[in-house]
Amino acid sequence: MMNAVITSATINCNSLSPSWTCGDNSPSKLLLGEISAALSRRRTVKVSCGKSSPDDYHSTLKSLNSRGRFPRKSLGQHYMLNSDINDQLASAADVKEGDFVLEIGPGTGSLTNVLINLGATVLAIEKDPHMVDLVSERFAGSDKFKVLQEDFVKCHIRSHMLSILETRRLSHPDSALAKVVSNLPFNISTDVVKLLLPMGDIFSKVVLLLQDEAALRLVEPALRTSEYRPINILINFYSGTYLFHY
Ligand SMILES: C[S@@+](CC[C@H](N)C(=O)[O-])C[C@H]1O[C@@H](n2cnc3c(N)ncnc32)[C@H](O)[C@@H]1O
Repeated sequence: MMNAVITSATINCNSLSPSWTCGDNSPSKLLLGEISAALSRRRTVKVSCGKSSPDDYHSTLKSLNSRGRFPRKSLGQHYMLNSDINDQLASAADVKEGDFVLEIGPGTGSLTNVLINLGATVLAIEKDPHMVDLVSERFAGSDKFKVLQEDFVKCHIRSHMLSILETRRLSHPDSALAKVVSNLPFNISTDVVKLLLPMGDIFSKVVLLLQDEAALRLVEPALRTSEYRPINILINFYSGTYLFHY
């Protein structure tokens, strides 16, 4: 069974433009609710969530401003400026040295940076060619990073991943399955979840940051209520799902 972690964010932002997601005003607590596959029992744990790291905040702003780039709503470009949240996403996926991680929508690479620093090799899929250039430059010196300019929903990720894992197995015979860690573009979040859920033969862990309402719609509805939709059946069937709510 795949281990899926769906994290949700209530965005509260003192931003440069309305479509920025930022960390400076982030809530001071992170609520973490574990929902078992059967959704039968819930455990709630509080984890403190510190202030954003100035380094990440400033490097993100600087790299975007230097190119005169403004976030595009149509591409769900809400950038994570709170590196503590990136750390929490990586930790939820237990990312460690030697892991192979797929990241959907690296943007400026703030989460990518955390993943690479933990020793993972990252394959990123980014639709916006400007962000592809930016993130390619940022990690030009790293042999642990590759970015493909593609629309994730259309890019045949199963065949990409199967050929990568096959090649990796030649050099790393004991290598485990891959993982997914992503701060998702919100407009494709349901499509991404549908695509990834049946890929338990490729991914051992999937950690996704979603909008609050989107995450709740995926994990909360009870059987035989009007909110219970086909996506909920898929989630219950395929995954042990954990909801982190902050
Ligand atoms: C929510 S932002 C996250 C950026 C970065 N990971 C972060 O945490 O700051 C989503 C990113 O996904 C990219 N994106 C949007 N639609 C996409 C798609 N269909 N396929 C791949 N990337 C996409 C956007 O250009 C943007 O860089």
